[in-house]
Amino acid sequence: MNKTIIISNRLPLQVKLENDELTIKPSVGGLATGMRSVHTEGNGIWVGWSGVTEEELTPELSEKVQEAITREKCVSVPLNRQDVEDFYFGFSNKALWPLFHYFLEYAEFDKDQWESYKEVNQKFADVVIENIEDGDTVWVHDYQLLLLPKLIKDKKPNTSIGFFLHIPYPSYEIFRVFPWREELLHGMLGADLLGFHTYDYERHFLSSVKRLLKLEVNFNEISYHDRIVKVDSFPMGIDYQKFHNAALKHEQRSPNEKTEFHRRLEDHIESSPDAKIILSIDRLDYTKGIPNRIKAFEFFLDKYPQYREKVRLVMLAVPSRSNVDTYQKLKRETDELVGRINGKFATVSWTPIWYFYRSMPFGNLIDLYTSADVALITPLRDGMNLVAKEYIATRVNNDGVLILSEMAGASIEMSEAILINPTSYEEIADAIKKAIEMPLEEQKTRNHILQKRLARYSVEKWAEEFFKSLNATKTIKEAIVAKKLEKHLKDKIISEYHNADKKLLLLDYDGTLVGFKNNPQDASPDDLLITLLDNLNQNENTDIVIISGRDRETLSKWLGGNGYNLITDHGVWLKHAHKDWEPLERIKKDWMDKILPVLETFVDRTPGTFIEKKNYSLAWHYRKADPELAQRRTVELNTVLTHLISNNELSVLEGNKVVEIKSSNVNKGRAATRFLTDKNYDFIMAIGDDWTDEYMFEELPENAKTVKVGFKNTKAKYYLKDTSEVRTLLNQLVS
Ligand SMILES: O=P(O)(O)OC[C@H]1O[C@H](O[C@H]2O[C@H](CO)[C@@H](O)[C@H](O)[C@H]2O)[C@H](O)[C@@H](O)[C@@H]1O
Ligand SMILES: O=c1ccn([C@@H]2O[C@H](COP(=O)(O)OP(=O)(O)O)[C@@H](O)[C@H]2O)c(=O)[nH]1
Repeated sequence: MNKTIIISNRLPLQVKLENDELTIKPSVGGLATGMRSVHTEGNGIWVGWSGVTEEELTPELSEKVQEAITREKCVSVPLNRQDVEDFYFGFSNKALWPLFHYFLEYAEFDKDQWESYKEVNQKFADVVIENIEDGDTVWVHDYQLLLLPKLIKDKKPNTSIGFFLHIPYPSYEIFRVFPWREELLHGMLGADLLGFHTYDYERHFLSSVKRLLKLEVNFNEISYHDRIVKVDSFPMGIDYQKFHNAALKHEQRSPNEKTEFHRRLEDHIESSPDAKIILSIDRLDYTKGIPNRIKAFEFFLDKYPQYREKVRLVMLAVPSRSNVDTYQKLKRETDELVGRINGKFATVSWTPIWYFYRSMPFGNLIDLYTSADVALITPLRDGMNLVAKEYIATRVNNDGVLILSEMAGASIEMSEAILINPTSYEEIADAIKKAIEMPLEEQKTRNHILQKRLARYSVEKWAEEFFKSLNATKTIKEAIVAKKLEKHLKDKIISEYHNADKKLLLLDYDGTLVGFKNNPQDASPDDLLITLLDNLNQNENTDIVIISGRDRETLSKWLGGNGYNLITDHGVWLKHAHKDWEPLERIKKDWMDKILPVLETFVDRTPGTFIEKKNYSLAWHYRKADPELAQRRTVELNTVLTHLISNNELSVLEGNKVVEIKSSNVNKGRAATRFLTDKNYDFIMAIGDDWTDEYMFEELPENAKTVKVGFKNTKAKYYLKDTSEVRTLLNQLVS
């Protein structure tokens, strides 16, 4: 049976060794808690690091760890102390984590740690490859493993690979700072589907891909070598029923079923029974905005003194990455702040901040969630933030107020919460007041909507949607594979060609016979191409037609003396071999005076673009421009042109990084069909790469072999990857 392999840095269970004692606990953090439910329900294995280094494990301990891991359907990737130091505490948490969370000032880019990051990604790849069987699906998680999709794809090209990023993907302006940025993007593009929590992260990623790798992106699909990589947003949910049911049980339990922690919590509450509880829970991480939150709470108590002794901030900070100095500093800062503020405001019967620095088992988390009147969640940046969702899920009576930072991915789906900017003490203080004073009816209305959404889009649903989308990429892949000119299809075409009596080869020029250059005039034919076309032209009963959007002058200069047939200007001019040019169409050019000034304003406003004036058309090229600006300008230009062109005389063609305006009655399909009438061809092959060639593919007779260069949507019957594959095929036709 096919299985799913989940891969993340951490396994859902964390092994710790303290004083030679082995403890095995569930891992903390959104990724592990969220994916745990997906893993237990499904059929498959989870590959990750156990939490202990190779050096720590004696053979005896190793056996115990192995047992526990296997019981949980997990496979561990052995990491040594140096790996953990350089790959995990080092590169992952000192370079990628701060950079992706916009903390540029904390990001350190150390070459040795980068090397370790690559090596450890390879170690993960080795374990995964050992465990993969044909038909398995792989789901890679998070920033620690950005290179892994490519490492797996290179070895197992037929495996379906999904990747999900749990943290924000930063804006291009931040990402471009990263020294090994291209390598990282290529690593991710090994996946067939890339998932992000929000649309913003998705569009930031696409922006990096377009600008740094100059790849073609069509909505959310990236053309990458011979594959299409799909990108989409999937906001991660929680195991709603688990939290909701636990809270219900919590309500119904008898006093002697209460946990020790809950009894202490109740004692505390009783010490000032009217005080509202404001709760915050997070890993102690600088992205979570903990000092800001404490200072904003101080600001609140100063601004609204009537609430002193009427509120209490219960703050759970879970130890995290404590080997990293920024985290150690944060710990000191938090301790000091809590101490100072408690010192400033505390009375005999009231301590404003009740602070825990530890992790809590599930039952105690439920105690906290259900006791809190308000949840105050104020990260400066957060991929999603599951705590916000868990708090709402536990509100079984629909009361309680969530105050949530707009910098958390969760805020996109939780607009019924009170959303705040976490850097504004004023906003946070006012939000606390609003929350405390919010009428019960309003609390219920807001929570009801939130709960309905969370219950529907649970973590199971999230995983299901992701897999559905990953499976759909198989269909795209299969469509490409079916049309790819593999050897057996090629051999068939070659043999049909040799057996035919009258053969016609219609060959587009740019992007088909030669690659693109920034300046179109630099794309002249090289000697190898001329030799190839000359040899082909000597084949008996073969007519070669170079059919191009290029103007007559350029193609005359480059190929005019070589005895091939030429069709230029998308079909305005025809030159039969060794004969003079003849017009295929009679067309007007007076429209150009009206359109040219418009295009010039687009050139002025879009750096890197220019106009190519052809005899019968005007082309606006944007190959060198910022791809996103160019995309926007293209839409704008199309709108402007639609208003200017009042009848059907002109058409606007979008080619490869070019918009071309030309007479409507001219296109390569019409020109090719005209050429066909010369002889009774029994073998026709047309090869082209862009949109303008689609006319040709569409209008040629059914038995024509139509070939698209590049794996884009097409009417053609076959695909070739690039110009070099085109040349190889043509070489094989030479007798
Ligand atoms: O493994 P650690 O270094 O101890 O860190 C814990 C996890 O923190 C991060 O969680 C993220 O995933 C959550 C779920 O998608 C999301 O809600 C949160 O905003 C993220 O920060 C990290 O991404 C994981 O890899 C860590 O395991
Ligand atoms: O003592 C604790 C505190 C928190 N959590 C869990 O840790 C996760 C935190 O995820 P979140 O997305 O809020 O942030 P992350 O830590 O992943 O950045 C939530 O599922 C919490 O229930 C936990 O298991 N034990």
